[in-house]
This record gives sequence, C-alpha cells and structure tokens, in this order.
Amino acid sequence: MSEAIFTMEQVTQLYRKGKTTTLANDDITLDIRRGEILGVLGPNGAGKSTLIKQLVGHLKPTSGRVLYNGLDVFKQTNTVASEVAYYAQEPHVLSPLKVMEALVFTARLRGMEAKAAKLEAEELLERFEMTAMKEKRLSRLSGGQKRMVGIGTTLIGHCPVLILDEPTNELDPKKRRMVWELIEERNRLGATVILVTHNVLEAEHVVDRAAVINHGRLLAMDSVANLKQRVDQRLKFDIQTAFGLREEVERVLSPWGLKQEGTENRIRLLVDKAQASELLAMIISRTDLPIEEYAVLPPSLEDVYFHIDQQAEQGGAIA
Ligand SMILES: Nc1ncnc2c1ncn2[C@@H]1O[C@H](COP(=O)(O)OP(=O)(O)OP(=O)(O)O)[C@@H](O)[C@H]1O
Repeated sequence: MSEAIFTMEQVTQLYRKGKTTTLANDDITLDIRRGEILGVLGPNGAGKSTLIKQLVGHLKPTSGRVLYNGLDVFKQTNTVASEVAYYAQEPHVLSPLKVMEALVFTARLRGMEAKAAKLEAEELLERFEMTAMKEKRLSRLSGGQKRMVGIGTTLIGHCPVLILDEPTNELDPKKRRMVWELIEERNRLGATVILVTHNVLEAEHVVDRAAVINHGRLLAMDSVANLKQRVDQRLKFDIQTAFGLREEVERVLSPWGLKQEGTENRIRLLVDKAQASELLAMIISRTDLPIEEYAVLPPSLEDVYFHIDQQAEQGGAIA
C-alpha cells in the first residue's frame, strides 16, 4: 500500500491568457500510494482539476514533473491512457453516441472483446437502474443520467487506476450512495482511486487519505484520522439562529472559537474542549438570543478542511 503509483515533484502550473496569469498549482510535491483512495479537497478554483489533468497527462506542468510508476507521464502516454480511467468534469466527448454505444466503445478502446464489453455494459446499466435508457442518445439524458454514464465509462474495463473529478455532482442521494459503494468496491478489488470532491461529508467515509488544496498550494495531505487529530482538542457547535438574526448571535458567540463557513441562519464554531461546557451553559442561560437549535458534535473531515483552509488564509502555521 505504501508504494507510490503517482509522484508529483515541485509541480507548478501557470495559465496565461492575454495579460492575465493564473498560478493554478504552486510547487506541489506529493506521492499517491498504490491501492489507496485519495480525496482531493479544496474550494472552487483551488487548482484541483488542474492537478488531475496533470496526473493523466492532459496538461504539461509549467515546471516540475509528474511520474506514473516512476516514469514521466509524458514519456508513456499510451500506458497511462490504457491504465488510468479518467472521469472529467467537462461534458462528455461521447455525447453524440447512444448510452450502450458509449460504454461498449470505451470498453473496446480499453482492449475488451466485443461480447465481454457488451456484457459488462449491460451489467453496469442494470446496476445503475438505467437499462431502459441503453438506446437513448447521451445528449437526450438528464444531467445526473449523463454523469452516471460517464461513471460507467470510467469503470468499464476495470482499469487499475480510477481518477474521478466530482463523481457525485448532480446525483440524487440514492445514486450518490451507489457511486460511493462502487468506488469502495473497485478499491477492494485493487484499484487505486483518486477523486476530487466538494462532498467532504460523504467522502470522509470512503477516502483513506485526503489532500487539501487552496490557491494552488498543497496545505495538508494525510489520513482522515491524522487530519482529524489536528482539531481533536475541539468540539463543533452547530447553531441555527432565527432567520435574519445570525449576525446578532454571531457577535456574542464568535469570541468563543474559530468560526467556520456557515449559511444564512447557521453558525459553526470550533471551540476548545476546555471551554465547551462554559459556552454550552451560556447558550442555555441566554434565552434572549435568537437561537432555534444547537448541537455539540465531534469535528468531521469537513471541519478539518475548513480549519486548515482558514489557518492558511490567515497566514498562520497549519497545525
Ligand atoms: N484553461 C485555463 N486557462 C486559464 N485559467 C484557468 C484555466 N483552467 C483553470 N484556470 C484557473 O486556474 C485556477 C484553478 O482552476 P481549477 O479548475 O484547477 O480549480 P478547481 O479547484 O478544480 O475548481 P472547481 O472546484 O471550481 O472545479 C482557477 O483560478 C481557474 O480560473
């Protein structure tokens, strides 16, 4: 499990458009281990898709190297293409095809016999509960259905490496669960899986390690358990305020802990365990505060992610 299947050495990516330059990846060095499920986490525009495109050899880094099994990806494009199945965020290049055609065509490209390809395509469609759509053109499918076919084209042919950029986007809860189960199943069968996701809460139960990226920099990369240790002396207060009155509650509570990204009427605070009971007592006694619900929870991977990102934004040491 510890052997590196991918290595990135001081990888930097500069996009130039006219007079604008974007530093999408900034000196990234990392190893991806054979047989692991690695989650790549980070906000919009962090540089995740750029990193993925470099791994699969779709984008040559401005500087640095990407190695697959110890060799530069650009010196073995055929090997990478045949061993690494890539599910991209962008719309499907197979869109003009029918569902069955798209799956079988991909399987044939991966060297499968026609009969075996058809059989596996049928099995996948049955599992996805999409058999009735096999003769439909991809362009006529819903967003989520297209995504499922995309996932099917990634899984078909059993490539040893699966790279999935936002695999559960646009999917309903049942399909999302199906995709997470499939990812775990393929991993148990030996596949290395690298996935980009914003769905940190669901990914937490699936990934072995997570890499946190923002502004093109690798902020942390570790097992979920180790990442969680960074905040294990804290508890999360999840507070729902009356609508439109969040700021009033926030003013009172924010000195107690590190505020995380919330929503219109929701506040999330990471609070030192030593102070948690005092804060709880205060919330219970301050009946004048427009708090509708509250919960005290152990931190999730999502909280760790916000914590790491927040510390980096504030320019502090990441601990
Ligand atoms: N082809 C391109 N030309 C110019 N800039 C680009 C290009 N592709 C990406 N960028 C910029 O590089 C940065 C990183 O983009 P990237 O797509 O890697 O982010 P991301 O983390 O995958 O974001 P998201 O979660 O929104 O998909 C962003 O600022 C983006 O605007």
